[in-house]
Amino acid sequence: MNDPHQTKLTTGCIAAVLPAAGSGQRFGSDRNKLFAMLGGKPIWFHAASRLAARPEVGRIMMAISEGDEADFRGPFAELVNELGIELVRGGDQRSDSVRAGLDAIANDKSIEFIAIHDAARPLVCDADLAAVFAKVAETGAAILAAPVTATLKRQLDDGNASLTVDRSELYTALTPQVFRVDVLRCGYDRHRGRPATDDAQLVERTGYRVALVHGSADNIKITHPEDLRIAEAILAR
Ligand SMILES: Nc1ccn([C@@H]2O[C@H](COP(=O)(O)OP(=O)(O)OP(=O)(O)O)[C@@H](O)[C@H]2O)c(=O)n1
Ligand SMILES: C[C@](O)(CO)[C@H](O)COP(=O)(O)O
Repeated sequence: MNDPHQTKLTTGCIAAVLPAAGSGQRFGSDRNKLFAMLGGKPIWFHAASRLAARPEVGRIMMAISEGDEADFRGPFAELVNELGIELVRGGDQRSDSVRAGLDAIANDKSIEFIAIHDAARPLVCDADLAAVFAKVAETGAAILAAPVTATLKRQLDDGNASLTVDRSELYTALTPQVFRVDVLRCGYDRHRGRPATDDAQLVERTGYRVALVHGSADNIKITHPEDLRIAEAILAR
């Protein structure tokens, strides 16, 4: 059961955790895709600066890999400091990276909520941040999600047959995914390494209800090289 009472969001009550410790294999670059430039700034900087602009966000933790530490503490140090980003060591799985951010705020009583946002999603808009923050204050768990627009097929008989799937209740999960600290912690305490592709799944497994907030489909994740060209076009619009 979810907590029915509404919490008022105070200035600085949200810690943003940005997982940035991935390998970017699908992007195919020889270094972390998050260092690729978009509108003259690295991808990760766009993602972090959009969260930093919200008054509810009091701390920003970015989980980075050991191999990228020299870049974040060297050439990018000025940008990291400009946003007051705290760097933590990420892990092999995305969930390990998020957990590192969660552990870093463990003793901070001023933080009531955690907003997890892929450093690879540079285009989240302020209206969507406001909407998902307002919802989590009501429910304790809320994520941005975009309605599926494609016609979906389920493959049967090794592709020799198929069925159309009703898309009317289907959404693509986006980030930020925002949770009351105790709600997310419970999800992570029960995680025990079972595969999960987002944080909401860990919370769903505890029985807590995760609300979906309609977000803009422009909030793409830079996954493949062509995504960067699409992001450039969206940014220029
Ligand atoms: N062990 C990991 C894996 C991913 N991430 C981060 O989680 C976000 C979403 O991950 P995604 O981009 O899908 O993963 P990558 O590992 O970067 O890419 P790929 O799966 O193509 O290797 C990214 O900001 C990525 O840096 C992370 O912090 N730690
Ligand atoms: C967390 C996420 O961004 C939600 O859409 C996504 O699941 C991350 O990685 P994926 O490997 O592209 O699913």
